Amino acid sequence: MTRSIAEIAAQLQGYDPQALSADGVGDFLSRLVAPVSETESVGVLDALGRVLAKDLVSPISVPPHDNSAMDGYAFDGAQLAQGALQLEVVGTALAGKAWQGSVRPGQCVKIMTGAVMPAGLDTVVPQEFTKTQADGRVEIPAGLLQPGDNRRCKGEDLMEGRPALRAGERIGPAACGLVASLGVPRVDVFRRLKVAYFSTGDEILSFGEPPREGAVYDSNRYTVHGLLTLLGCEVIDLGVVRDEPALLEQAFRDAAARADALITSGGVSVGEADFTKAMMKKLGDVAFWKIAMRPGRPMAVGRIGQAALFGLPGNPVAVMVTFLAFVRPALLRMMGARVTEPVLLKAHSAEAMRKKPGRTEYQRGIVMRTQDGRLEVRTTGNQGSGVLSSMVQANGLIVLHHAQGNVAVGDEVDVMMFEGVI
Ligand SMILES: Nc1nc2c(c(=O)[nH]1)N[C@H]1C(S)=C(S)[C@@H](COP(=O)(O)OP(=O)(O)OC[C@H]3O[C@@H](n4cnc5c(N)ncnc54)[C@H](O)[C@@H]3O)O[C@H]1N2
Ligand code: MOO
Repeated sequence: MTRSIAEIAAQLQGYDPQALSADGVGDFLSRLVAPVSETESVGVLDALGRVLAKDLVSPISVPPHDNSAMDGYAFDGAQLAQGALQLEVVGTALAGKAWQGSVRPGQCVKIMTGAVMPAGLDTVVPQEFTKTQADGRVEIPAGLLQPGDNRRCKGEDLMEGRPALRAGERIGPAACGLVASLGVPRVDVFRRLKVAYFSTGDEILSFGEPPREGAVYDSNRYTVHGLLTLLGCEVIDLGVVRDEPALLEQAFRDAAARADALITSGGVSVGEADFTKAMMKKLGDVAFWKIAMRPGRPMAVGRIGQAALFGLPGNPVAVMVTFLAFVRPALLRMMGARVTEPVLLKAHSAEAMRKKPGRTEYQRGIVMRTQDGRLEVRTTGNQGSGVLSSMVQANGLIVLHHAQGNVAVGDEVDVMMFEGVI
């Protein structure tokens, strides 16, 4: 179900597009966008980075039998109450070749890691804990083991008939292995999200155009392309669109027809020679926000046709920050993912930071471990919202929350690490 901007605004308490808190943006966007419904079946190798569309119910138990975790001797652990044991070896159990005979008290079976536990035996003594006597019997010292030690139980990883993975799981390498461990070659995932992007502005140069006064080369197209690619989206790259109504209209219509979401950069502030906002208003249902945050104050959000629209501010760092703070969680929701918010890490600030309560600030930071083992974060130079070099030096964004005030040296601050989100 799609809701209009007005309907969503009516659901939110204290919604003010001219002074929206960063938290309010998340609430708004979670109502604006919904998961795609179409799914497809893919092989396990192609499932990496995709989002599982249905619970995956385990067709088997893993491991399928009780088995040994060590190379050693399997025996009935009830005998440990007697103290040290001397056991006769009556056979060998190999991984893939079980021991079928019966074992009486006073006896044991030589067993290899992964071999099925012989019937009635529940404990394994690792080989290096034992001594072999002249008559071939194995001596197990007292006090080393508890009954059940070194046995892996049937189904301790996955139990037949239970969900092994839940719908909404973003499939990582461990989940790929887990699916394969069930003998399942294919899984149902949500289809890939199609996201269109274009840069706006007459001062934006593309490769091959000579530098000219007042003009800059397009960097946003490349940062957004990278962010979308790592998120697993299909990117529809519409390049740079000149600030002319006919060209903008064509680009917006083209993107809305082909994509689930459209991201633009530039033209959302109060600048004069700007048709971008006017075209968004004409073609879509769009809100223009001033967010209480830095960087990334102006932003346009809504829908053009069926496509979600994220009109990001033009400044290169503002683009990345608004993408990570708002667009990424919204796209993950559209992709069907259950977890959409990044985990924040706590680190001690190596420097004092001035911060006014009443807005959220994102500072580019580098987290390092000090010699005494603490995590420490310091800012990476010029924090201007057009300065990408300090973004490159950073390994995360320090998040100074809405209500937070000044930070003193040594205070703990939240950091959104790039590893895992970028
Ligand atoms: N009077 C006000 N002026 C501004 C406000 C405001 O609230 N009142 N907000 C400021 C903030 S914050 C930002 S951010 C910018 C956003 O403005 P726009 O979204 O309209 O962006 P532009 O003016 O088109 O560009 C801003 C800046 O970024 C450069 N840029 C744009 N696109 C690219 C690109 N693809 N690659 C590299 N660099 C790009 C552009 O050249 C400008 O320097 O408005 C402030 N002003
Ligand atoms: O969104 Mo702007 O980049 O904060 O300066």
